[in-house]
This record gives sequence, structure tokens and C-alpha cells, in this order.
Amino acid sequence: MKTIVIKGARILGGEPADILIRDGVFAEIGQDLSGDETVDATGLIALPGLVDLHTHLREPGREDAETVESGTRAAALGGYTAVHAMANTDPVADTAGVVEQVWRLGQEAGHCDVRPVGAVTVGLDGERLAELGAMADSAARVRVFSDDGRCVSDAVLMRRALEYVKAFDGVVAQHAQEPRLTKDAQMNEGAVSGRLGLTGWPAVAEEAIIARDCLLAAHVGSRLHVCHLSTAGSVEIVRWAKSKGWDVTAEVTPHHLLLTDDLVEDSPVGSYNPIYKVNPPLRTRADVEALRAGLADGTIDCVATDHAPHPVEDKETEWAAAAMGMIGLETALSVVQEAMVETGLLDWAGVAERMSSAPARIGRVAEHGGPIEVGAPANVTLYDPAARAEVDPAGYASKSRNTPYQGRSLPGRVVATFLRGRPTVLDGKIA
Ligand SMILES: NC(=O)N[C@@H](CC(=O)O)C(=O)O
Repeated sequence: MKTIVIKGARILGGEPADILIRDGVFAEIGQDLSGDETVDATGLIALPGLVDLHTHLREPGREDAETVESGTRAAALGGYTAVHAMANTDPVADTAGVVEQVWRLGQEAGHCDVRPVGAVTVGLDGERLAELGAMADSAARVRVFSDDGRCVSDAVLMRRALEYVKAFDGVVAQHAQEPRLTKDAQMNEGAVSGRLGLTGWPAVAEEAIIARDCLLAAHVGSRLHVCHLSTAGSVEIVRWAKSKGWDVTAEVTPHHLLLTDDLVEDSPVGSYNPIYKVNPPLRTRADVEALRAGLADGTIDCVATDHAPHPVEDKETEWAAAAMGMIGLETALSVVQEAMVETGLLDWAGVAERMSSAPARIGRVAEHGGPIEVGAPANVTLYDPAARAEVDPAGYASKSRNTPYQGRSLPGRVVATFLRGRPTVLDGKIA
């Protein structure tokens, strides 16, 4: 393998240095290094390759929305070197066979590592536990289990799942949504839903499940991860659980760090625009502030995209009929720069921790998450924080176009991504 030298990169935003990559690892870090090939990184920040705990790749079953190939291409362009593929596919990823299929498709595509998430219950039906052990023992080595899109609302099943995953150091990632409190819910329950006459999704429906699950995880001594926190109250509950020393982690999406529910009523792209329809829903400015503070102080461990591609016909329809979800892989780092870095809440080392190291730890993804140190696998993202561009999904790798940021100017640009020393993205394009 040829040696590559990355010239003048600011590792985690520090002073410029050269990084020599040989045989897939960081071989030397210093000044005036040379190699067979050179990548000019003047002005660029080097971050450990990003890791996403929450990506919907839609294959098998909805290849019209996304495939493992297109979704992982989008991931690499967004700076990711590993993604967790959610289980709400068709068929559902609830057997060793399906998770191995997804894992193999990821290997064949080669844009980033794919770690399949296994369903907690058969068919996501919330009634019987899936064969978690068989998925853990499969070639896909599943460690994260989730019925995401649905909540494991039965407390006994949730308890059993938490007990079961302890055997292989797994984690249950809960989509916290009390189903009876959110029947037919369309958007955040609050002033805006009241004005628009849309059925509300109350904060308590998320918070009640998180509180219950923290107590259950503590009771059985297991590991709980809470998907996409969206309310100030959820941050408080996770903070309380952590203060008890319980093994609870949490994620927040980029869109919940930036967007608010009033966009549904009054936005540049028109009111009732289902581009803003997402689960959990966009909340209020106070919730956004609490989520930012929680991510800054470490109560929320990581940022996860919840990249949820949907074809045009499922999104460009009347509000009530539209699918929930937004794409996010290709904008995540830019949104985090705007919401967290430009507000002074996080520095680049903090971004690396929350978008790479923490998700790699939670997902038990070996060889990802940094550090950028001699001897470590060369998974690295080069990012230009001074760039700025208007979002145009026409050029996106994702097969779907449902970004809420279309036409909006966002900072930053992923210039290059390296997976075990091999460039997957160079000059902002698939290498
Ligand atoms: N996040 C979303 O809005 N949608 C997700 C699943 C979900 O409902 O959580 C999807 O799979 O489309």
C-alpha cells in the first residue's frame, strides 16, 4: 500500500501537523513528513472518522428510498467511517440472516463500515423478543438492539431485553414514545399544534418511557441507550440517571439541535410543509437550548443523525399522510458546527468526542472513534470549517431528497474521509 501524507491538518482544531498513513494506520505525526501521495490539508481540521449510531439505510425492502450502497456513500461524504443500520427494514432485521445480509452489503459497497442494529422484538411487533443472541453471535456481531420507529412499550419485554443483552455486552437503544399518549400524533403538543389543529405529541410521552427505562436498566444492572432525545425534560431525566451512576447513554439529532416546531406553521418553504414532519417531532426553542446544554455538558453523549430517507411521493403530500423523517448524513457536521461550535458550546475536540469516540464506545465498534495517534487505525475526516454553501440536495448521494435545510446556508464542508488509510472521499467527492 502506498504511503499518504496529509499536510498541515489541525488535529482536533490544534496546531497544523503532517500525518503519515502507512498500511492503514497512522505511522507518524509531525512536521515536514513526506509520502508517496500528498493531500493538502491547509486550514482543514482533522477529526477521527465519524460514527453514526442511528442511520436508516432502508435495505432490504425500500431500495427506492435508499440502499446500503447509496446510504453509505452519503455517510462517507458526510465524514462518517462507520454507521449503525437501523432494523426497521422489510423484512425486519430480527434474525442473523438479515443482519448478515446488511453487513455484507456494507462490505461490498466499501464506503464505510456498516454495523447492523438488531430488532428487539420479532417484526418490531412489541410482543416477542427476537433472537438477540443469534444476531450477536452472527458475522455481523450485533451489539446495538432497537425497535426504532416503534417503542418497546411493554415493560416486561423491555426488562427481558435489557437482561438478555448483558450476556454479550449489548445495549438496548430505545425509541422512547408511549404509544397511547401519541396515538395519531402529528407534531409537538404545544401552542403551535393548538393553533394548527394538529394532534399533539406531548413531551411526557417521551419522558415517561425514558424515566421507566432508566429505572429498569438500573434494576437489572444493564446498559440503556436513549435514541433521539427531544425535550428539556428528557435531558433532566438522563442527567438524574447518570448522577446515580447508572449505565445510561443518550443521543440527540442535528435537527433537534437547530430546528423548532414553529417552522411547521411559518417557514421559508411554507406552512404545513411535511419536510418538517419527523419523529420525535421538532420541539420548542427552550427544548433546543436544553438539548444544546445537555450535549455540551456531556449529559447527552453523542450526536446521531437519524438519517431517515423517504421518496418524494411519501413526503410531498398533505401533512397527515406524509412519512416522518429527514435525511441527515450529508449535513450533520455542518449543523453541529452551526448549533454547537459557532455558539461557543463545543470545541472541535468536543465534536470529535460526541460524533466519533462516544458513539464508537456505545456501539462497541472496535477500531473507530479515534484517537488520531501513531499506531491507531487511520480513520480520519478532513473538514473545512471556513467553507459555506447553500444546501442543494440535488447533488446528494442519498437516493432521497427530504432535507429540511434546502436553500439554507450552512457552514463547513467535508473535504476528505479515510477508512483504514484508504480515501473514500477526496476533494468532497467519492474517491
Ligand atoms: N425518525 C423518523 O421520523 N422516522 C424513522 C423512524 C421513526 O419513526 O423514528 C424512519 O424510519 O423513517
